[in-house]
Amino acid sequence: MDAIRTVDLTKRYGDLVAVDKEDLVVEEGAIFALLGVNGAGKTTTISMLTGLTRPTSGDAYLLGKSILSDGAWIRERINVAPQQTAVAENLTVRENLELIAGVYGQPHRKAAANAERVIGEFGLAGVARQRAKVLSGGMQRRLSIAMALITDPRILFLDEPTVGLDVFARRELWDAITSLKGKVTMLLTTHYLEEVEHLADSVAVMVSGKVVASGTVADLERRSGTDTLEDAFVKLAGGSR
Ligand SMILES: Nc1ncnc2c1ncn2[C@@H]1O[C@H](COP(=O)(O)OP(=O)(O)OP(=O)(O)O)[C@@H](O)[C@H]1O
Repeated sequence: MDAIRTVDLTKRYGDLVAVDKEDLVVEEGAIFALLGVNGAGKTTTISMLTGLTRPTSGDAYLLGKSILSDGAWIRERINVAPQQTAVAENLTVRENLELIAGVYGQPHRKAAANAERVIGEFGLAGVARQRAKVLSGGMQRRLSIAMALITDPRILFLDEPTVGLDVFARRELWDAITSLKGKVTMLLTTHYLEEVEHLADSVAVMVSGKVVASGTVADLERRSGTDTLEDAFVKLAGGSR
C-alpha cells in the first residue's frame, strides 16, 4: 500500500493557487523529498496532509484513508517535526520527551518507556540528562524529531529538517534520519539538493503549486538531460524565478 497518495490535491487562497491539482505517490517506508523555490507550495502540501489546512478540492489518502473523511484516524498515525519545535529549554532531553508523550495522553510508565526507546533509537543517550538549552543546534533538531517519534508514527513529516545547521551537524542528522529508513515513511521539504541526493528515495519538484517532475534523482537528471540534480532542478524550476 502507498503511504501517501494525493489526487488532484488543490489549495486556493483567494486568486492564488498555492497547490494546483497535485498528484503524488509516496511508497511505504520511503524517504520522499519535496523540492521547490520559496512559495512553490511545499508547506501548504504538508499542512493539508497533516490536517492543519483543508484542501479546496481534491483529496489525499494516507495509509489508504482520506484526509477529508478520516482525519482523526490519520492524525493518530502520523506526526510532524516542524522547523520550530517547542522544546522546553529548562527541561532535560528525557524530560522533554516524557512531557510530549504525556501531552499525547500516554500514561507515565508508557511515556517513560517510549522516551527511553526514542533516546536509544535516535542517538540521544549521551545527552539524555542535559537541559535542552545547552544542546548544540544539531542536537536540538535531533530532539525535535525525536519528540515527533514518541508517538511511533507510521508517517513523519519533516519541514526543512537541517536548515541552519553546520555541515557536521547536518551530516549527523542525515545519519539519524537514514537510520529510520524502512521503519517510518518520511516526507521532507528542503532547499538543499545534496540533502535530497543523500536521503531521498524519490523526489518531486514543485513550481507555482504544480508538480513539474517526480521520480528518483536519476530519473530527474535523465528526463532533463543533465547529470547533476542541481542542473536538473535549475532546468525544471528555472522558469519560476
Ligand atoms: N495562509 C495563507 N494565506 C494566503 N496565502 C498563503 C497562505 N499560506 C501560504 N500562502 C501562499 O501560498 C504559496 C505557497 O506557500 P508555501 O508556504 O506552501 O510555499 P513553500 O514552497 O513552502 O515555500 P518556502 O520554501 O518559502 O517555505 C505562497 O505564494 C504563499 O504566499
